[in-house]
Amino acid sequence: MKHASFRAALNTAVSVAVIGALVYALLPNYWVFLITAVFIVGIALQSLGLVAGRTGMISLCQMSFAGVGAWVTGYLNVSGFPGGLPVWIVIGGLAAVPVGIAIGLPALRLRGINLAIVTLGFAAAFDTVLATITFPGQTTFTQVARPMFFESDRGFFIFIVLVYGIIAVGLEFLNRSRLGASWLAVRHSERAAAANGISVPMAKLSAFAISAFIAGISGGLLAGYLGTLVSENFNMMQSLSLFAVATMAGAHFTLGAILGGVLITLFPELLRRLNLPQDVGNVFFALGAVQALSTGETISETWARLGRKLLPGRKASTTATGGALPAAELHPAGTTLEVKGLTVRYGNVVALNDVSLVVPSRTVVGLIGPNGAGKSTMVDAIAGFLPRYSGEVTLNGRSVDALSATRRAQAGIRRTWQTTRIAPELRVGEYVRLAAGNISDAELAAVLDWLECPPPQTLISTVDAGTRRLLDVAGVVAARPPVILLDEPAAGQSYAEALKLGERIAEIPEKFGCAVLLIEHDMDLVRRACSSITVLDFGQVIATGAPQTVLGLPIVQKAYMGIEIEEAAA
Ligand SMILES: Nc1ncnc2c1ncn2[C@@H]1O[C@H](COP(=O)(O)OP(=O)(O)OP(=O)(O)O)[C@@H](O)[C@H]1O
Repeated sequence: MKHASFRAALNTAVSVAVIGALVYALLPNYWVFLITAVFIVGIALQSLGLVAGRTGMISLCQMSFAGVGAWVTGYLNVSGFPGGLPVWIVIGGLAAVPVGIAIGLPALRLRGINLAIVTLGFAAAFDTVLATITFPGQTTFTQVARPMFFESDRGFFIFIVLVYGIIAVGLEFLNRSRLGASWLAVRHSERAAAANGISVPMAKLSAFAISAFIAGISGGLLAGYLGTLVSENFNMMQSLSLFAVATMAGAHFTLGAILGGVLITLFPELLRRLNLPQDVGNVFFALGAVQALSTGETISETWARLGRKLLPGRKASTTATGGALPAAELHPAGTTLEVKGLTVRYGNVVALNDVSLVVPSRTVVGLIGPNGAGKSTMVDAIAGFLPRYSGEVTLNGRSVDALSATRRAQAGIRRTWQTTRIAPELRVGEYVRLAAGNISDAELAAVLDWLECPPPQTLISTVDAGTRRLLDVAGVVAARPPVILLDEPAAGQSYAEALKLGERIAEIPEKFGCAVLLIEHDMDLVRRACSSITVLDFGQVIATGAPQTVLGLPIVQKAYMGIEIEEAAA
């Protein structure tokens, strides 16, 4: 995985360097000056790409963060702070961080249009503040000094390309880290992210903080580029067009951010030459954003897709090849998971009524029952996804009732979902690492091999639904927690695949040291994997015991199997 990060970072660095060198070598001063702005806007777009493109949060105040960075840079310039522009922009970026976190706090509770309104409100308030306090040096026409050796317009272009490259490479590493994967996971499903032990608030706040830092740097660079600033450079409309362009171009991709910078910087120039009003630009950006949202594909993603078609890469093998699995985890013996007197109500519906269940260590216990019996509700309650229930859930003898879903996952109660919730932008290896924590390359390959999953570099968007269910299982077993709750893992698998999966699930205690609570409708799989089963009907336990005994009980056949028998007879 580290190799992949380095390769991606190197590709990014080379692409930026080549574009910069071509512009520098081939274009006259006027165009070099104009394209300097492309890269500065590109940095602001990269900041927005992180928070909106990767983490899925709407931020309509990105230019306000840039304004904070620019204001601080201007202040440090006027007060003669040592270090020059390279130091000032970093301090400006840091000054924007607390503002970013403050704006990120509402994002912990708000989503979509509500978050858009909050961030737009902040942008409007910031406009008023900036118009009142003015930029340091604005009234005295004090120019922000450019760095030594980079004073000329062409020299400053090199400085900006360097900063752009450093940020793009840094983001490349960050995006491929566990933090970066957690941003994508949160964007795709906050519940699934929490089930993997990810702190959703931390993921959201870190995205806002880093995004504000980068936006603050872009503001400081703009100060060096223009020399003096006015509040209009950072007004609400600028933030809105930035958002529209980021959505259209795909600002979470390095080249997408440059393309966005080209659109924002050069489009007004084109309109001026065509004698068209400048507002046409915003209409065009808005239409582009609508198009990207309705097709679910940004311009960068379209290019990448077409590129893959035109230049197909080497055909990767379809399954991972790994060595032996490491020894199983030694969890405490005895009862791993115990549920006592669990009752869950949804309004007037009693989904679970005084249900008790025991999962001993290193065993696979089945939880079966007809549709609507309460099985998924049981998993939700155990894993901490229900706001309230009565009864008690203990892990290794300790109550987990007061813990959130994230804390329960971190404590060792891990779950999968009935429908897969893996972020499709991740690669197989990135997802398993996200779910399992820091495992070695050898262990990752061994787990994938054991479940016959695709190799780590495979993009999840390219694998079928059945394989994604296997990846769900791979992620939780690789984490080696004390207990795993598998919610219908065989859904989407063929009969033969389901039987094979049953064998694998039966091996989990021995190979990984985990106990398993398995919810399944496939009775052959249940027989193969489980040492005991509990049957639910209308939210109540109607039988518990060895599979052969329980599945033969008339009460169970009537409640559960009887449906199939009657249907078969009809
Ligand atoms: N969010 C909800 N709001 C209201 N009722 C719900 C909610 N979730 C589940 N229920 C009800 O609770 C009962 C148990 O549902 P649950 O999904 O736990 O059953 P299940 O055994 O998992 O079913 P299936 O096998 O179809 O997944 C059902 O009557 C269902 O309609």
